[in-house]
Amino acid sequence: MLILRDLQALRRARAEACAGARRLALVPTMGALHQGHLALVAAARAAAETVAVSIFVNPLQFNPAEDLSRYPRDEEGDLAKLESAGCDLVWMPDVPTMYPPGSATRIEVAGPAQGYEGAVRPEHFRGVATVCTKLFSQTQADVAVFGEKDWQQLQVINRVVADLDLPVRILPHPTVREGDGLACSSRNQLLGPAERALAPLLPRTMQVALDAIRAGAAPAAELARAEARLRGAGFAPDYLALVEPATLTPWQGGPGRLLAAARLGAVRLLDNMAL
Ligand SMILES: Nc1ncnc2c1ncn2[C@@H]1O[C@H](COP(=O)(O)OP(=O)(O)OP(=O)(O)O)[C@@H](O)[C@H]1O
Ligand SMILES: CC(C)(CO)[C@@H](O)C(=O)[O-]
Ligand code: BAL
Repeated sequence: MLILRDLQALRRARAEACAGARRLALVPTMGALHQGHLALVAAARAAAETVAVSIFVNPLQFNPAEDLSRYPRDEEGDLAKLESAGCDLVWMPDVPTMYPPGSATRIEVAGPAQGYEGAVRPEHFRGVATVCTKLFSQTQADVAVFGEKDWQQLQVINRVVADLDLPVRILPHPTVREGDGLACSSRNQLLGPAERALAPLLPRTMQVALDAIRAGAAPAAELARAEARLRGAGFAPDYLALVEPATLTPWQGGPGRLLAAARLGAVRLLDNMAL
């Protein structure tokens, strides 16, 4: 497994690893890897001959007041996990390599970037879209694997790739969950024991709401009930919304996506499920 920190070395390694018609699948991450990330790596393995994983905690997608300094980091553990997962290339640029002095170009996305995470974290998707576009360009990835856990992010990336005619295929991967239903997330390790025990109430409550809506209950009333239940248990919900899966506009009937974000102590939990 090659560990690459500068762009020239990455370009050389990419050219060698992908000589002939060998394709490269990229898994973009911010590190602190867990089972969810490793499932994405396995999907990348199945999709292409060469697997690259990027680890970059992108300052551009954190707002000033956010948890950039608290973001979990575990370089040694990450590299060991990637080695056993059969990763070929690890791309780990530092901040000046990604954004050299004078860097002034940003990708601005409207449409699915508006509302929800885009409202709670202004500038977040500008940072995500900019870094992902750069990662696609740096690695010349043929395929890039993204988790459905960050549903809005996935729709934003689909939009960017379509709008900028980027030659990369986006491969979504279903959300990987702990045994008790909580979506795996790097931020889960910041939960205290009591919060960790409470956290699966979020997916359980979402499931109850979806079952009721499928059985004919009015979505607005069901979502209000779900939000009240979470609040009563100690969560501070940011939103609970039923939307069109690709555009994130209000649900019109047919396939939908239930999006949820709720704070539990100092941690924001994110989840979503298909209707
Ligand atoms: N439980 C999961 N199931 C499937 N994909 C996941 C899961 N958790 C993260 N991913 C995906 O892994 C990629 C990298 O995500 P990231 O490094 O931000 O991990 P994370 O655990 O989501 O971190 P955070 O706690 O910041 O949300 C993204 O495409 C994300 O959707
Ligand atoms: C896609 C990503 C790696 C871009 O920094 C990040 O938003 C993430 O980890 O989901
Ligand atoms: N998993 C999405 C990256 C972020 O929360 O900033």
